[in-house]
Amino acid sequence: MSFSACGCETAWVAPSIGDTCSGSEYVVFMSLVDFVIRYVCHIADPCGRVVPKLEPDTEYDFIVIGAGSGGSTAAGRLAEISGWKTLLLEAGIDEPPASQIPAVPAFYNSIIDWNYTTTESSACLSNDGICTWPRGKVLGGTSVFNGMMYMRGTPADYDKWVAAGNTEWSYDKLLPVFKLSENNTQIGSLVSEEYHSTGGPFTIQRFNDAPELAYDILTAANQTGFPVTNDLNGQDYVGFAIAQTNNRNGARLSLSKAFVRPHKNDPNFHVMLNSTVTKIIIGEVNGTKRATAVEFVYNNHTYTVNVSKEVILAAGAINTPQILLLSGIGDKDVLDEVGIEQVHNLTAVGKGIKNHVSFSTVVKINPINYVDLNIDTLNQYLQSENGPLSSTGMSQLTARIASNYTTADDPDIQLFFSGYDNTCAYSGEPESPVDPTEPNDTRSIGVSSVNLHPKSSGNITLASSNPFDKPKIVANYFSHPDDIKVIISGIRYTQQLIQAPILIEKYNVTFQKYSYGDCATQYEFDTDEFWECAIKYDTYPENHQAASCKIGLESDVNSCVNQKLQLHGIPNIRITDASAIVELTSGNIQAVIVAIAERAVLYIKEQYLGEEAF
Ligand SMILES: Cc1cc2nc3c(=O)[nH]c(=O)nc-3n(C[C@H](O)[C@H](O)[C@H](O)COP(=O)(O)OP(=O)(O)OC[C@H]3O[C@@H](n4cnc5c(N)ncnc54)[C@H](O)[C@@H]3O)c2cc1C
Repeated sequence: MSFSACGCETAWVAPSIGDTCSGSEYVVFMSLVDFVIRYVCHIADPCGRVVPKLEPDTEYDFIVIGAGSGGSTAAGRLAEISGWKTLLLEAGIDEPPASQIPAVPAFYNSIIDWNYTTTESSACLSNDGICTWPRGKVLGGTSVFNGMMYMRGTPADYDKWVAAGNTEWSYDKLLPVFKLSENNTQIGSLVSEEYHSTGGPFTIQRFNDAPELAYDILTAANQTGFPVTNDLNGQDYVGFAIAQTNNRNGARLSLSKAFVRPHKNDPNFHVMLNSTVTKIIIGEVNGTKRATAVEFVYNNHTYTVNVSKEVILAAGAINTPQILLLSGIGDKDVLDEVGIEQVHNLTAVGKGIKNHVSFSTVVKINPINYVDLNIDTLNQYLQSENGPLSSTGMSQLTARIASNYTTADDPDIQLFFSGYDNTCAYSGEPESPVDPTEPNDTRSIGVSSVNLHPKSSGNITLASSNPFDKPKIVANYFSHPDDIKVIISGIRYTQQLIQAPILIEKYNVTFQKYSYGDCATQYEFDTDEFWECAIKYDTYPENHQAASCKIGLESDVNSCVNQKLQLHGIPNIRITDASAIVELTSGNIQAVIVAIAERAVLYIKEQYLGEEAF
């Protein structure tokens, strides 16, 4: 079969869903899903994809390291200036076609995941203290398998950034930057133009489908005294909501699809895949340190490519500090431990990394637990971009609320829901139970309580000087005692929510009791002590790792980059990923990363073209 119906003849190399659904499940039905979706032009987009270069040129104006959420955004914006020659380097391969279907099981633990884990800790005890941190190793980065929820944070979040000295990063100054990327299709119906805009590359809207239960939980929230809102990024940013997400034509809209693919034919924009950056080379020009070249490995060959203007470092909150340390930029003690000579002293590199952490309680509801991915829903999706495959099920529902430990305008809890999301289907038959050995099992819905403002922080260092060794990740979860209290408040809110008449009468909802290792033998069920034990046992790290090389004043030893995102002391390296986040915002963070990358390129245009950055 060729792709001529889509307007091109060439296919591309991208992993199949066999990398995530293994064994008999893949062979029987999921292979059909994977095969079919490869030839659906507007979903798999075979002809719109970039054709990677196989050999770099000797010099570029800009080299962007990492094609994830932040890197793709920055690279796409730089490519808009046709006089600039830009190289985008990505360690992974192209996006799998099947990951375009919002409901398809994520590609964690596959060849497009860096598969990071933390060092042993006093959290994640059900897994011997080791927490799992999935990170995308693919064109599009983590945006290729994330939940797509579009959340910007609250004004109070950015007040904290300003309080740390970053006066350019107030909510008011960021709002136009958020709007710059956006193409919101629901202005006037669900959201207002005061907060949203059209015309940007990043399509934001609700999914085409949501389970009835999601709407019933909004009613339940109302019945139990919680606010409900249409727009968590608008005036009423506290409450329960069906979130807007980055999706287009019923398919995932990764950041590479949004920002990089439109430039696939630009002669001055080069993309190289399977290209792992090992080092940034630093020189000195007129007494100022400068990045002069980038070293990377492609196809077992080491390339050193010169850069005349800037290196944009966007390898994510873990790999960005890793690359800086490999380049000799960091704390001398940290570098000495692995025998790397210090080139530039910047003690904050890798220090202070934060992540949202949650704990999931489970409720049972009465409908049977069928696999939603089947031949009927596949047909529905292919014909109308609708139905259960066009969304993430209950995961598109969320709540942002305040515990008693904060003020009403600075909410510190997010609730996430799971259920009606898809597992790998073993047969494709409609009404196949998820577990064939338990055909009458009913549905479980997870409700995760997230502490949005963790006080604990960890660090990233090197395990060795070998760039292909995984960095050492210390998460330090719950090292501050306040962090668990907020999660327990979220559990109490969940218990309040499920008292709603609609959930009892329509779904016969019941709260599930588990023992969580030996917590049930040590503590009385449902006491705060019990939950503290359970949270440490079944810790769920969210995937919002950030602040490992953050924005701050040059005088702030805990910061790496200035307000224009330039590395302290080496201004032609800018960071445009989650590392630069000053303090975790209240919600998922991808929208914030996109705004950081947009902002970096505005500053670049200001510096080199004299355009005013707003
Ligand atoms: C399961 C999951 C669900 C999530 N859900 C949501 C959600 O619903 N909403 C939301 O807002 N956020 C969500 N997130 C978080 C969000 O996806 C991430 O915060 C965001 O994508 C990180 O962007 P980044 O640019 O910092 O890094 P990444 O997107 O991870 O990009 C880094 C890129 O750099 C590349 N790279 C790394 N090292 C090198 C090297 N040495 N050489 C070359 N390339 C390299 C990587 O391969 C990767 O492509 C989720 C994350 C996960 C894992």
